[in-house]
Amino acid sequence: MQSSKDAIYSQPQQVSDFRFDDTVAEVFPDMIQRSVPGYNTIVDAIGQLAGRYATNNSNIYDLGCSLGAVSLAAAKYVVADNCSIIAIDNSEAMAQRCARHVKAYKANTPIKVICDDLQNIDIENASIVVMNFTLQFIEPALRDQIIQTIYDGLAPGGIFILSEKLRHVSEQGNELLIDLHHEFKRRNGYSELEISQKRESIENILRAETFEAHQTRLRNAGFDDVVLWFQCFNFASIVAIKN
Ligand SMILES: C[S@@+](CC[C@H](N)C(=O)[O-])C[C@H]1O[C@@H](n2cnc3c(N)ncnc32)[C@H](O)[C@@H]1O
Ligand SMILES: O=C(O)C(=O)C[C@]1(C(=O)O)C=C[C@@H](O)C=C1
Repeated sequence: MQSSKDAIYSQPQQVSDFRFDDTVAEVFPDMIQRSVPGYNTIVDAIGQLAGRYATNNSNIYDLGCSLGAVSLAAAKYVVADNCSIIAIDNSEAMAQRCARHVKAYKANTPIKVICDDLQNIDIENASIVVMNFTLQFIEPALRDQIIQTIYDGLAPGGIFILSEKLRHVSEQGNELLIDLHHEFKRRNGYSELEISQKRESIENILRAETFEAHQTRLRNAGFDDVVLWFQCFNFASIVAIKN
């Protein structure tokens, strides 16, 4: 995906809360690749998991799809017959661009893009549900219900892939992971000002939880297995399996 360079926080400014608006959507591929360690690896591996777990005549949900990277990766790898990929985002700026990307891509598995809050979507007959760095932006009080709805909508043998920025349980460990992440951003060309202003803008918007909190919620919803399959610094991806 072509992308303009992210310079949103390069000048001193009155920092406001982070939003997935037009300005962010325009630079999103550059922003996420320079901000999330392992982003490309995660997206490609989600595509592979989709290839492995998609069953004939089932649905695959990409909740908080942004520009559609996960949906396109799934479409690339799925070989099962008669599957549908449903990509949802409540940001118009993201959903419109996503629809354009999807249209330009010739896939055997169709991708339907919906601009709506993911809580309004019925999850049904699903073999795979993905939230790739989306749950972290949702009000913590709403998270249990969302995960329960996903579990209930998955067919037996289905999987839920959850990628999140994590908070480490201990203060010391947490600070270490944050430091390593900031160093990753510096090496990707972000200045101290960009790093600190972005941090301020996501402070009240991205509420990270510990791996243990995610594991407990997934178990409580009914998932039989919770597998941490990727972690780099404070960014992780989990596969939860429904037997
Ligand atoms: C970090 S981005 C996700 C990146 C994307 N999954 C990828 O792999 O490239 C988070 C996305 O979640 C969307 N989002 C946040 N809350 C949402 C909600 N309640 N319903 C639908 N989408 C939501 C945002 O608009 C944003 O596009
Ligand atoms: O930039 C950061 O520090 C982040 O936490 C990364 C993160 C994310 O995890 O989603 C935050 C907001 C943007 O969507 C891109 C990346």
